[in-house]
Amino acid sequence: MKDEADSESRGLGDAAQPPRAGKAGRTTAPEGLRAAPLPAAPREPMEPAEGAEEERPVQCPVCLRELPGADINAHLDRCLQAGGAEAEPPSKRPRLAAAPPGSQAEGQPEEARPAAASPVFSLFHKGRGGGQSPADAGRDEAAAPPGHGCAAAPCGDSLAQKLQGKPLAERLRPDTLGSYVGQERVLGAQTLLRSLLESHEIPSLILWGPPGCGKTTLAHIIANSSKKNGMRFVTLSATSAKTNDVRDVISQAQNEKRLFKRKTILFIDEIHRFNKSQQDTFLPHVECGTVTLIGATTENPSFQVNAALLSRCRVIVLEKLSAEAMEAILMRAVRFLGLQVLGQGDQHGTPATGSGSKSSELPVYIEEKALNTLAYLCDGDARTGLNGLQLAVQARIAVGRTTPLNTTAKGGAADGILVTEEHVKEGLQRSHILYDRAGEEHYNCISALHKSMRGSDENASLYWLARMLEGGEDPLYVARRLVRFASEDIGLADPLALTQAVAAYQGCHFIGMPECEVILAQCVVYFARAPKSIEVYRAYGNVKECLRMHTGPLPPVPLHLRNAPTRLMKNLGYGKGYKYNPMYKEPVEQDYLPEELKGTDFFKERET
Ligand SMILES: Nc1ncnc2c1ncn2[C@@H]1O[C@H](COP(=O)(O)OP(=O)(O)OP(=O)(O)O)[C@@H](O)[C@H]1O
Repeated sequence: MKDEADSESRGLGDAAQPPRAGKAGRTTAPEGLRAAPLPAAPREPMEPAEGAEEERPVQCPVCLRELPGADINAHLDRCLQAGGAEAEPPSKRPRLAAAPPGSQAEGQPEEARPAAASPVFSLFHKGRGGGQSPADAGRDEAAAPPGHGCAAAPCGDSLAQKLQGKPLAERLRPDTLGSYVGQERVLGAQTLLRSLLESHEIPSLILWGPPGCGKTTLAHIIANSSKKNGMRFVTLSATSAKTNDVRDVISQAQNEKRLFKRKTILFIDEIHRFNKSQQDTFLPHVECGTVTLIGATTENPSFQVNAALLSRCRVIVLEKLSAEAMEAILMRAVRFLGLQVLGQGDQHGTPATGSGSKSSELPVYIEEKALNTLAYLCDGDARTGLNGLQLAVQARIAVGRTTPLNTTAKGGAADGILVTEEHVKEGLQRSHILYDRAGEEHYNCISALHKSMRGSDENASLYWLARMLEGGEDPLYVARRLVRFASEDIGLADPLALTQAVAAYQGCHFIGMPECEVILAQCVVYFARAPKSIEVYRAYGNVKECLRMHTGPLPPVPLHLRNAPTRLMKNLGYGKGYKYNPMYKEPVEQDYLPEELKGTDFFKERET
């Protein structure tokens, strides 16, 4: 899950730190403040080794202490973070969080650690099924040609190498707006957001959209371009960051702004996971421009983001990627992997696309139909689509079964590995139970769950619940249905059911998947076992029907039921004759329905 992937991420990523020197692991101070010996003019080949320079004492331009050249940059970072009052020895104060005990980084000098346990994340380690070491990520990032997307595997690598390690979706994350597919409505040529991004005027933004539609990717692109323009880009994940982490980031941003006039962009993934008071922490700083906030959320920000914060941000609504956009993303992956596409017409014939992998490997073909199906089934979630493709290809290579193919274009028969529609469906099922979250399957499964609970079949209820959750359904969608069920089907037979459902909804909201699955399971079983009553549901339906069938003007509210706050209203007879029930010992004879509906019983079953 994403939470776990995130918690594996390193601390201050490239994006979060001041620019780095060429040497891995050493942080450097911003240009204006770096001490003289380090950014020296390009060195002649015969110049003394770098270490000699690093021995020389250098004065810290912030606190004016003298330190060995080798320590100055690490010291300067700490000094800035401490608001110019850095007084502790370097080893005592971690940047934001210490490496976990026993981790590889423990015992290394602070500035050389990847800070794996820090809750401040690099953008580049996100994603389900991540599993890549922070150190690797740093290398990949450095090695990647901008906008290319083949971050960890140069295109000359074999197919097996390209499929190893980092998930395909991560490798192919676009770096530039040019390679960002779809989302024309908000990022098309003439849109405001595009012109703002192109002119590097980044407003505070909330990116709202379904999983895998490109929220993090857009933030990644903004990070790239803002770093080139001298801005800082810091990433926090709301799933693990604490209020103190936010405060650290803010204080660093204040120092950067005060000392270097350098702007900070703060990206908060899953911002809806921050509670209101955490969101309040950065409100004043967004307002006064210390930080530009970019939040990403899959939840409706009107409910999940502090209203005051929301009013200071532009909400960008990203949509599910269309099947065409998905096809474009998949084709990019196909080219990257060097697969060859078999067109519809030439079943086992002309390869339509693909540059081919290393010549020693068997060529891998994929049916065009398989790509179309994948583009459709991943339901606008590019991560799911790319993971599905990766798994299907990996599985075929692992099986190693070759298919004789008529390579008619080359005028002969050859062997190759063929990935078919069935294989990609299988690939999808492994990573993501085949479940169309937008289409019929979504409605079929929720209907089956509803009916199973109504029929008090606890086994079937749990089964349909799991089908949906394992298939990637939004737990809050299921929770909303449970709230409905509590009133519609259980009603007054067990009024506590509604409390259970609302509590389940809130529980899911607080902790998210996968932990919230048990909350839903508990509620579903409670509902399957609960007594059922549709009395209120039906009676209310009867009232609605009565209103719908009424012809002519609706009857007026009887005068005795009206409130009479003014003398004029009293004079008009409002409230006249009303019997205030608590004043009577016996039940009161009084009409509450309009005259023409007198005696109507909505609770009596109606013929429809
Ligand atoms: N618009 C896009 N153009 C090209 N590739 C995309 C696009 N959107 C997503 N992708 C691909 O899908 C992967 C996942 O996308 P991303 O992490 O941006 O999704 P997200 O909206 O942040 O999802 P989540 O809410 O689940 O975090 C990316 O690594 C990238 O390879």
